[in-house]
Amino acid sequence: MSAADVAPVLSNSPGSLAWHVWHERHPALIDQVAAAHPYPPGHLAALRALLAETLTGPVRPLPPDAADRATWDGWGADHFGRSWLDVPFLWAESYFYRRFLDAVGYFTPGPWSGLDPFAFLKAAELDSADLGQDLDALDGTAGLTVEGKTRVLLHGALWGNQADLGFRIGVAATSGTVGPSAHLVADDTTAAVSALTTGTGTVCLVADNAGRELLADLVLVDHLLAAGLAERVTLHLKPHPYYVSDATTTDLVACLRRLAAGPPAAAGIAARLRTAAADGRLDVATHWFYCAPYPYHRMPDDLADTYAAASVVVLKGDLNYRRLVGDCRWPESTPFADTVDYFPAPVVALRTLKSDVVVGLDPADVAALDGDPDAARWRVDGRYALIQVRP
Ligand SMILES: O=P(O)(O)OC[C@@]1(O)O[C@H](CO)[C@@H](O)[C@@H]1O
Repeated sequence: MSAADVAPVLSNSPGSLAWHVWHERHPALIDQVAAAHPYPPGHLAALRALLAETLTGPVRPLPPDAADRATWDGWGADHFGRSWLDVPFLWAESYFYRRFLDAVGYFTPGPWSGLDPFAFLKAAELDSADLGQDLDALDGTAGLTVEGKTRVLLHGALWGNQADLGFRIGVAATSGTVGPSAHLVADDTTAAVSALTTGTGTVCLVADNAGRELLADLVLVDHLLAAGLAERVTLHLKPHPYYVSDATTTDLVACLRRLAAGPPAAAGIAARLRTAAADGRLDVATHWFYCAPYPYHRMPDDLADTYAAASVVVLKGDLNYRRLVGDCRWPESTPFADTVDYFPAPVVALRTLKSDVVVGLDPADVAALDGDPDAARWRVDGRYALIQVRP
């Protein structure tokens, strides 16, 4: 069975995560972004119109003067004119963020050009008071073996994915918090550590969120380079703001500044990463496909070639997972390897569970989770996570 044989996730089922995203998360997001910027009436009206369109109107194309209008006309040919809730969730949410940037003039020459509408949320996270304590904990990894430290930092990068800002928007306080009780529903840690410690070639890390998650990713990247576990690391970032907190190059710079501000162990990481960037061992990359509305099955040849040249590709986060296995209604017991047989390199998926798509689980574990009243929202509340590897 391939992803094409399985029904895609749509947004038209009340009570589903996708329904919640359109009816709770996006309205709250638009309120927050509007309140945080001195936008002119046109921007505010465009944001409100976008929200109304997503809830009650048909999907409309980009404005005629958008530079990527022709591209999206092709990508949206099957979806324009239909309800946003009836087209594949993966496509619709990706297009929503493209339209969001259009509404706030991100791509329009003028005073708002290039201003990340989500920057204030990302900055608040990097400024949060308890971040210093998290960075202090880096001292505790100093005495570990290389393999032990790889495990700890791999798990740090995994749980860093809880920090997704979009995920927190529109979630009622009663829905439970993300906490240390979280655990792994699939745990290929040993295979992941083995894949990451070959000592040869390029590790390709496809980042997800800025802020805490990217900090944790950078700590892992530094370890791989400093311990000689990878010759080179390529950090893949989004070409422009996306899904609220997805990391761009601007966010990388902010994270390196935060690390450099200390404590000393963090500052040392920032210094080593700058050196690694300067001598070419740490490379930063991006690709238009990272903001395209498709699963990795449709990745272009040049991106596939980039992955194929890597010793391993680490894909971070929930959205990358949906794109990797296909955003469709897989039976949970579908073998992970079957869903990624097309992927051109060894792949490690690190993801906290924030959407309904999941594969590679033992049916007995699924039944236990489904029957556990404390785990009522295990598929979507970010308290559970997985590490899955296809060597
Ligand atoms: O990829 P990330 O940052 O881990 O999560 C992205 C996310 O917050 O957005 C989607 C719904 O809006 C879900 O896939 C997931 O909950």
